[in-house]
Amino acid sequence: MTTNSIITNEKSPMLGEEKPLIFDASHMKNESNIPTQYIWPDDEKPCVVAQELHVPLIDLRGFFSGDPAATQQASRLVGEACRSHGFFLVVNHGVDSNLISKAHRYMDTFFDMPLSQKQKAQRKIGEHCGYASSFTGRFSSKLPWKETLSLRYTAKENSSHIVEEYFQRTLGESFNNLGNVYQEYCNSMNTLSLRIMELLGISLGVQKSHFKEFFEDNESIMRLNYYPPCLKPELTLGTGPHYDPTSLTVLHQDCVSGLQVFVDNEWYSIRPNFNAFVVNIGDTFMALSNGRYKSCLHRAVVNNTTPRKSLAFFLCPDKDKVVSPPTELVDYNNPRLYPDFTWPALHEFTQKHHRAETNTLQAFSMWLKENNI
Ligand SMILES: C=C1C[C@]23C[C@H]1CC[C@H]2[C@]1(C)CCC[C@@](C)(C(=O)O)[C@H]1[C@@H]3C(=O)O
Ligand SMILES: O=C(O)CCC(=O)C(=O)O
Ligand SMILES: [Fe+2]
Repeated sequence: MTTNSIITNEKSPMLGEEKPLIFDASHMKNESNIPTQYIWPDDEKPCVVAQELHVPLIDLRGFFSGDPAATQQASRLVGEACRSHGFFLVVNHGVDSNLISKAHRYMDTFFDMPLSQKQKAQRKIGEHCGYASSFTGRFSSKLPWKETLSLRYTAKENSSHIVEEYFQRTLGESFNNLGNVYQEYCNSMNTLSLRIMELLGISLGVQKSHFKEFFEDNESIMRLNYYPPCLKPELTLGTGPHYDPTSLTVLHQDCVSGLQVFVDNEWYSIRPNFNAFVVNIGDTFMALSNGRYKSCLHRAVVNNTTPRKSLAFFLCPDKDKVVSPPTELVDYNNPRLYPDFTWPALHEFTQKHHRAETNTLQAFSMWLKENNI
């Protein structure tokens, strides 16, 4: 278990630092002297340019219109991808391209603001949402070269304005337009994720509605990732190697490459495609599929010229839902691989006891056993 670089004492200053480390992108992008906390160990340093991973491009149009042959084809491709590395692309996904463009434009509006203004939405230690510049208060080494704004989303009817309210509450009424766009974007991500859950159900040979119903009242996380340029991109990482602990990630990357996936012992890049979403299986769905579908190690690299943006929607089950595979996926030849758990327990584990680069699901299962949970 990798705990050494997590700052666990909430009041502790940056370890080994005299003055607090601040990641202000407007300065850091011109800095050729990279602070040591951002320099990753040699065996984790990136190859900034990597070979391309050819992931299936799934056209959702036929599935959406109920065409049985197109549905079969889509579910076969999804199944193949999820059994090997868990990454695939979707096109004709039904999300308005103007909405996607606006979501990217408003990221520039937010991240181009002075640090002091972004800090009005500062993510507090122990909280999951808000603005974080490089996690300087959370980790002491291997810091990521990025800023993030994380938002809570829930599909529950009584919280249908949760994102809009967050923007209004933390940044004021002049940010209502951002709130509206990200609320609408999350609603679209929710709809798309639930349709993909149907496809995953079909591809696994369980009832089409099984996973869709499981995630109907999801409590998910929307994350805006902003990676400023770095004059020494070969020394650092935008997002370190990790498995998404969540269930399904629906990611939109702008036209700047950076996403890399670890397959067959090598890092491959996923070429940006503005018309597509990159979808990947997270640890929680790996457990729900009883290990049939893979959650795969991935990371994001940075470059020395162009800022990069990505929008990640992390689908998560409602807090009380027990993560347990459907009976169709468990039998004599396929015994249970992971114990029952709830998403908040796994989430807490990733925040308090574990840094994401090692196999989270295995470490979490062992931790549950060791602690008799
Ligand atoms: C539940 C979450 C925790 C992280 C954001 C979402 C899903 C993925 C997690 C993360 C991206 C994995 C890599 C490390 C991390 C710290 C990051 O770089 O952002 C993770 C997120 C987090 O803990 O905030
Ligand atoms: O920015 C990217 O392309 C990937 C980010 C990511 O993997 C994450 O936020 O979990
Ligand atoms: Fe990720």
